[in-house]
Amino acid sequence: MDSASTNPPFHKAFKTLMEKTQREREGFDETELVEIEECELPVIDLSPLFEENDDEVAREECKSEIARASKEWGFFHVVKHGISSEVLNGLRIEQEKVFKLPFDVKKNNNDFNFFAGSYRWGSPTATNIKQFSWSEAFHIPLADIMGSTTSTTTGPNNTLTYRIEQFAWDAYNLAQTLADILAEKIGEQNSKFFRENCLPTTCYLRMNRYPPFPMASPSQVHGLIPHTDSCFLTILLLQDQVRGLQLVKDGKWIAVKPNPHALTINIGDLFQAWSNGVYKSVEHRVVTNPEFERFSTAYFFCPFNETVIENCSKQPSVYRRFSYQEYRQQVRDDVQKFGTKIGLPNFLLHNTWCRTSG
Ligand SMILES: C=C1C[C@]23C[C@@]1(O)CC[C@H]2[C@@]12CC[C@H](O)[C@@](C)(C(=O)O1)[C@H]2[C@@H]3C(=O)O
Ligand SMILES: O=C(O)CCC(=O)C(=O)O
Ligand SMILES: [Fe+2]
Repeated sequence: MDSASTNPPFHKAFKTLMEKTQREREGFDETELVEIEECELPVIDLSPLFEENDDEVAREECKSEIARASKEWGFFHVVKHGISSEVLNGLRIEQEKVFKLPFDVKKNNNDFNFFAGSYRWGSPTATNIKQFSWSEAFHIPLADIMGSTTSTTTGPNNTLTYRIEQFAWDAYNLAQTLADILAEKIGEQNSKFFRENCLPTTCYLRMNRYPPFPMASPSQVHGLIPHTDSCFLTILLLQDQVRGLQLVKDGKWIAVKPNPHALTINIGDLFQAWSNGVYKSVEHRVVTNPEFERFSTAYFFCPFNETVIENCSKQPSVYRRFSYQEYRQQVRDDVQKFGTKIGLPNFLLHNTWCRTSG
């Protein structure tokens, strides 16, 4: 049984979907039982970017490593990234506290006005077990909180809003730095695109909690179903060492080895489109753990809804131009219709992609 107060009614939803899945003979795919290899992501030390010295060689090497990892992996770890452990731990503590609130409070969230409508759990649109996520999340538009707490000297600094805002300023600066480097490395020198289109208020923060999955075959049940992120890039904060994140590399799922000193960076759909496919928005997922609860925080670096995303290179375009608003609407429509996101393949100019699963 779910502990009535905190956990959403996962078991009930899971049982209903399992029954439906079995009826439709779309159950677990036996081929998914293969052992998944664990790998270390490329680790990039960002200190040359922030140090006030003339080591131009180290700075250029660091920038090249960022671009290389974004092309070859779409994912990498960064260390010496400039975000203090006080900021990271402060957020973690407050995040845990809010997830411990009773389910009804989280669901109705009348107590926190910036939370209104941001709470999700499971997958309301799932039609089979493969589309079900054994997790809960707050998906928060930062427009609702940036400037609301840290700019005032009054009020306690141990609130979740304060901690989110503090982290979000630092994450924003890091994301801008990385985006400018990635732009420069594909020939967009001194591009103002990201400064003009992505503001601290256009970004989103998602706090995830994955309760243990206390049944057989946890690896076949997703904590978060396979997806790519609908943003330019994501900064992932994985503070506990509970494994679970997996990504596709060279056509195979691999498990990411946790790195306690690192932030995880991944390229999102918008960067893949803007770079005309040079930087890779890679499919990733979270698998459940039978014993341990897991938390993560994702900072999504996003533009205005009106921002138009188009190929910045001189090469023939792979995707048609689209506004961010249009992209988000398409994701919402697809989730509604198919129970899962399709994403960039919908925007291919020469549509050779076809739906094989769902
Ligand atoms: C059911 C879903 C919601 C989601 C798209 C998905 O098919 C699977 C993952 C979800 C996710 C996670 C990252 C981002 O928060 C998000 C916007 C995305 O692109 O994939 C969300 C989607 C969502 O909440 O609409
Ligand atoms: O929890 C994780 O490791 C990944 C979370 C994630 O992919 C997301 O929130 O988009
Ligand atoms: Fe993600």
